[in-house]
Amino acid sequence: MNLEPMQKAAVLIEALPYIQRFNRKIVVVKYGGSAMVDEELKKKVIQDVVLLKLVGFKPIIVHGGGKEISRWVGKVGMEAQFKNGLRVTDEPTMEIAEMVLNKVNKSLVQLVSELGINAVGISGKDGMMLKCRKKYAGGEDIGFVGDVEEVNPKIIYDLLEKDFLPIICPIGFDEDFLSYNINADDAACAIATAVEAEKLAFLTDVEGVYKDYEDKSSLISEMTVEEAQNFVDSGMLGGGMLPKLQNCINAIKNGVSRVHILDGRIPHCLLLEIFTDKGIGTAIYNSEEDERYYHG
Ligand SMILES: NC(=[NH2+])NCCC[C@H](N)C(=O)O
Repeated sequence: MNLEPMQKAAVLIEALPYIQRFNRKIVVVKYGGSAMVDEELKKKVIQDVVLLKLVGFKPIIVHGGGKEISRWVGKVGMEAQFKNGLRVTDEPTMEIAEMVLNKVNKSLVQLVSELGINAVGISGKDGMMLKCRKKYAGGEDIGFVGDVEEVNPKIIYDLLEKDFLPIICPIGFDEDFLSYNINADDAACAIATAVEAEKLAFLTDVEGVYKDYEDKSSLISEMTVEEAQNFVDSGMLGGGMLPKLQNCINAIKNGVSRVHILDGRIPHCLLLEIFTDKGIGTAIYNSEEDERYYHG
């Protein structure tokens, strides 16, 4: 870093109000995409989360593992199948998904532990956290894919209270205690809502939300939840962003103060978003809450 000493001090001072404001607050980080595949990026994400913890936030990681699941499905000679963008999860696929997600989960626990922080890796079956019901894709049965029906946040609160960093993989259970694979974005939103998180940050493979999907210079830095809803309703939003943005809106309507859509391919995107005034991705916020927090 070729900064002058005063510039280095300025960077830290810019972070000060955020460190103050988010002290003891819960920040849910949805970790997925490229940032999970690239080992260097992975280390940086973990460093960021550990830093958040050490300055007094209460971070929670919710992670996916779609690419790893597909890889292992291939390894055992099965073929990954998708319907309407959702993985068809028959019994053997679910068995692999559960093994792989738990493996990914423990590898993240290890990385956090290596930085001296006590992490505990759990799935939504632990502490009966994520109760779900079967999801149908356009009326079609796609197997053991679930929608979150209810979150029991007790185990998360217990871990946070004992100063552990919870790392959660999105597997839930139904009324017969069968395992279900849950979309990690959905799980992160449901969890953030249940624990009344201050922030929910999504690490994605795009810079954020673009005004014009085709124009990469039209990144929207900030928008209110009302603006975001209008944007969704306008039908102008490009492909994969639609469910994500709707998820963000729901999280805010249900009490999360700010949701951040970040480019996980940018090293240290979490720090750059949370500890600077301008951030680097798209921040969506509840205007009333923001008045109180940021300008109050
Ligand atoms: N994309 C943006 N405009 N981000 C602004 C971030 C502001 C502040 N650091 C926060 O975490 O809330």
